[in-house]
Amino acid sequence: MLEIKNVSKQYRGEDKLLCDAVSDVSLSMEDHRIYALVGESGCGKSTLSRLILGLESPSSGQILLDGKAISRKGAKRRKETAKAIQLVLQDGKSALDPHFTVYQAIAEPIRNLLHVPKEKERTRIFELLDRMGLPKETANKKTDELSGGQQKRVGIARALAISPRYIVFDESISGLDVILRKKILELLKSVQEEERCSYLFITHEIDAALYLADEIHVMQNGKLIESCRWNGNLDVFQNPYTKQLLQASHLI
Ligand SMILES: Nc1ncnc2c1ncn2[C@@H]1O[C@H](COP(=O)(O)OP(=O)(O)OP(=O)(O)O)[C@@H](O)[C@H]1O
Repeated sequence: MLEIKNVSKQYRGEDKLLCDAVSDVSLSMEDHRIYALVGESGCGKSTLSRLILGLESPSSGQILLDGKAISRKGAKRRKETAKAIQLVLQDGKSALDPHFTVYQAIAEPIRNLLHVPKEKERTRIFELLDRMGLPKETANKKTDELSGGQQKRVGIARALAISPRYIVFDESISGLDVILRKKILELLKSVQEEERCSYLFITHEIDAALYLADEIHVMQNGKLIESCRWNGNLDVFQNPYTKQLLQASHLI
């Protein structure tokens, strides 16, 4: 279980005053479920994802993995956190080292975190390429030779490589054309069922959250303003801001 307990994060702005990027957020994530965090730009979504990954520390509150505080202090704790929680960023290109081949890019987390025999590593990499709909030959290409959509698939394969329990997707489908976006969403849904991991899917696109998520959490100005189990019925959403997001997406 990944638990965010009354987490706040403050930053000092240019005017030297403290402002809340994340304010008293609580969210419990069980295994094998998809959680969506929806909100407009600047509402604190990326800050929360950095806190979950242990890249920054909360100003107050706690983030617990199986009851133990997430931390990047010390190599052992960093490894534990990385083994359990992986990240897929919005920009597939900048997330991948252009000097790496696709094979090396997917192998890197396996080598750093799992230390499995070479043959097992190879099997996993080709299994993931196949699962991502990428031909075998892609393995030898440099990551900067790929299209944006292919880079996105490699980024997902890389996150899945070590079979983490949680994957945080930070605006991972933004900027894709509508057909590719739909394909990636379908892929994410089927992969989650097969791999039995949990997702925290961070997005400003509420329709993507409705397609993918078991639970939807809406964030505004650093606060969670609505949380619900998604049952396919839009009436579950009560908050006027959520309704505004739905209206803007032409969903109601
Ligand atoms: N390192 C930082 N120093 C100062 N302020 C920050 C820092 N990181 C984020 N903020 C501020 O915190 C607030 C939330 O930012 P955050 O990037 O988490 O929002 P977001 O919802 O992810 O937005 P976007 O979708 O545009 O990335 C913003 O007002 C931002 O300016």
